[in-house]
Amino acid sequence: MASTANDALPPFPDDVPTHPLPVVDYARIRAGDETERDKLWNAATQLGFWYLKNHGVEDEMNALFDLGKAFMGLPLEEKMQYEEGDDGMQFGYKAAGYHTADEHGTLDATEFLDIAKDDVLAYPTPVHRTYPPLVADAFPSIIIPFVQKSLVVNHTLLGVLGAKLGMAPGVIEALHKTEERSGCVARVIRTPSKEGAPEVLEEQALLGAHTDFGSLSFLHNRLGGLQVLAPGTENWLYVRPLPDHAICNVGDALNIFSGGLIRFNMHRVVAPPKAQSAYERYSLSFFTRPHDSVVLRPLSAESPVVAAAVATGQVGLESQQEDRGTAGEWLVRRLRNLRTANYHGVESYRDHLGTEDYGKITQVATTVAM
Ligand SMILES: O=C(O)CCC(=O)C(=O)O
Ligand SMILES: [Fe+2]
Repeated sequence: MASTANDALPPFPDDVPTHPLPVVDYARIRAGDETERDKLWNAATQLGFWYLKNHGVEDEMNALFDLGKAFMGLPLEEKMQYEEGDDGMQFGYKAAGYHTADEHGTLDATEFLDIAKDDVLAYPTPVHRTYPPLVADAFPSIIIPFVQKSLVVNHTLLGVLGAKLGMAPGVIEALHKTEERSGCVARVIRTPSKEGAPEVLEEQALLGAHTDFGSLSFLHNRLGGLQVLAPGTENWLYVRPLPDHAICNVGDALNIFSGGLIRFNMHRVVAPPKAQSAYERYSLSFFTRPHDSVVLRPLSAESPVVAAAVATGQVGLESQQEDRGTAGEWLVRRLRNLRTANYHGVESYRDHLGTEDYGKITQVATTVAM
């Protein structure tokens, strides 16, 4: 299988506005370097996005890009046999147009291959579902190592953030137990080239504005297209892909656990800029989520830092007002509401959202429309 090397793609242009991200060195984090741990804390509590270099998952990532491409190239009828369905299950194949991308019910233009961590770790016994032979055959050589290594990276980062929150060792990890059933998932994403989707407008989101459901996302981009909403503005800015630098971001669950101190940031995927738009875009991510039975609540009892933040109300945290139930329930509710088949107007789209401020997205949509 030919590899789509980075240098076969046009470079990310220099003349589009980008949002800089801090670069965190995973090797230094592993070595316990205090300056690097501070850098991670600052990134996680400010923008909630950072690059991660020296993560050690480069080979598995490259192999999964190739596998993802081979999977997406299967006939649609074959992929549709694995479609995730409308009940909130999120493992298998998600066809383009099966999620809504905004509150008006605009269809998304992304395909996902979602491989459950539980199926990977229990291989060869399925926990949630089975996968097409092409994918199942690659579990031992590509997918198991990718998932295992990604889990370690995210757990290592979570451990540092837990320590910075003043939690005892292991407390935050115990909310993300790998041996428990969870929504942790490895995802391959494909969006069409400009030619492949002439109906898609320049500014249209291929993957709608959102924050991630879980705790930490470990993302690999080759082409541009990922954009973050610059905080306090209405400007969507590209994140420049850097070779062998993962992009990490905070999800809603960690935001809730930390009493709002650890930040997520709204993001979306649009067509890659300029000459890159002639290419289909593939990206990969591994999402670490709390295991299904964990109740989503600020961890005031476990962390004096969270307790102080909650007591003084220094961070506006809507999550305190609402009983969000368990991580498993929350995920199913949000995913169900994202499915096009379940769309029943503005409220249904809003119901899929987590803790993010939807007002910001609608303001931006208005700006674009004018
Ligand atoms: O493809 C990307 O760069 C981002 C994907 C993403 O945000 C997601 O799947 O949650
Ligand atoms: Fe995301």
